[in-house]
Amino acid sequence: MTAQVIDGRKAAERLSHEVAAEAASLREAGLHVGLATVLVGDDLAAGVYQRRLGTVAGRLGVPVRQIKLPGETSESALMERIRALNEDPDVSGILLLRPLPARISQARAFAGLAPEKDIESVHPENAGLLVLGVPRFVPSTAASVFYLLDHWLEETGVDRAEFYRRSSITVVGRSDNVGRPCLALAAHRNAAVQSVDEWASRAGTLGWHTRRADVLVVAAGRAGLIRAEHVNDGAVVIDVGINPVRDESGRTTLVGDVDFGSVVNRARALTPVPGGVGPVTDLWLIRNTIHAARELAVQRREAQ
Ligand SMILES: NC(=O)C1=CN([C@@H]2O[C@H](COP(=O)(O)OP(=O)(O)OC[C@H]3O[C@@H](n4cnc5c(N)ncnc54)[C@H](OP(=O)(O)O)[C@@H]3O)[C@@H](O)[C@H]2O)C=CC1
Ligand SMILES: Nc1nc(=O)c2c([nH]1)NC[C@@H]1CN(c3ccc(C(=O)N[C@@H](CCC(=O)O)C(=O)O)cc3)C=[N+]21
Repeated sequence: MTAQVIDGRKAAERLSHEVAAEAASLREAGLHVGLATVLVGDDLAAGVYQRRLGTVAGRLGVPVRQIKLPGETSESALMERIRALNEDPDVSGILLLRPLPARISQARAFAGLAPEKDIESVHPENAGLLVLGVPRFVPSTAASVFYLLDHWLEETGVDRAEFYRRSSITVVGRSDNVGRPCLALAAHRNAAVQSVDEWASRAGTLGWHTRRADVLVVAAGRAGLIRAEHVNDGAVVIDVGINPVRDESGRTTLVGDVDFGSVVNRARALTPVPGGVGPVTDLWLIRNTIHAARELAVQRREAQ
């Protein structure tokens, strides 16, 4: 079997028309929409994402503030910046890029975000709402994974609700902003959900788990982790990983967590990197920023 390649750029193009229209209607209504991205240190993948968001937001006419703090920034200095953004009326969405330096508590930093501006739903209140099935914001990466899956099912003519109900979905990786939200969304679709982390790899049981999946979502941040031997015949494989690697000429390129060349001969459908989950993630984050602006305006009106 040669897998169908799920085209994230095409999906992003479709979504961008919707998001651009929403952004325009907000501007006409005179509402403040603005994105602030905060990067602490110099992680390569996070830097790529911060730059991309700048470009995508610019194209959609959404003002963006790209804040770069040195790796040695203290937790209290970061919290001070977050507080200022929480209060800034020109900022409707705040994205705190991961990874944060080990010295800084991610949990405390997330809890310091104003829930109304926490467009990735990492604040405990929003993370709780997500698990309960009533998200304030659907986190952009998980939203992108299921947007691509839902559309692929629709195009293929498969009944979505029934497909999910009888599917086993395995998510490799369970970080707060990627793996865990994917598990929550999979559970909302009534799938049988499995979560795998690095311990499974160490225990040698990774393949045992992943081969049971009808849908395999991979978000580990390990280039080439998943090969054909890890994949069930006819599974749908969604590759979230973004791994900068140097090629022979010394140039940095991005590869996923899935060994595309071997898995393409085993899966039924597969997302590439680049051009899969990434482009949709960008747009979804901007969309959440727009929705936040609308909600903030309602709150301001009610407070008057
Ligand atoms: N395409 C997109 O739109 C996006 C891509 N990304 C990319 O997705 C990847 C994951 O990001 P993120 O969740 O933030 O990363 P984290 O490093 O925060 O989490 C990685 C997770 O994967 C698990 N893991 C690591 N190695 C293995 C292994 N060998 N076998 C099984 N599980 C493993 C870890 O397990 P444990 O818990 O045991 O440590 C952890 O749960 C990165 O490459 C990132 O750049 C992120 C966001 C958006
Ligand atoms: N709080 C937080 N949320 C994140 O979502 C987050 C993060 N921190 N830290 C870093 C990682 C990495 N990440 C990327 C997402 C999309 C592309 C992307 O769009 N890539 C293009 C390729 C770009 C190119 O080729 O230049 C694609 O997949 O097609 C890249 C990187 C989000 N991350």
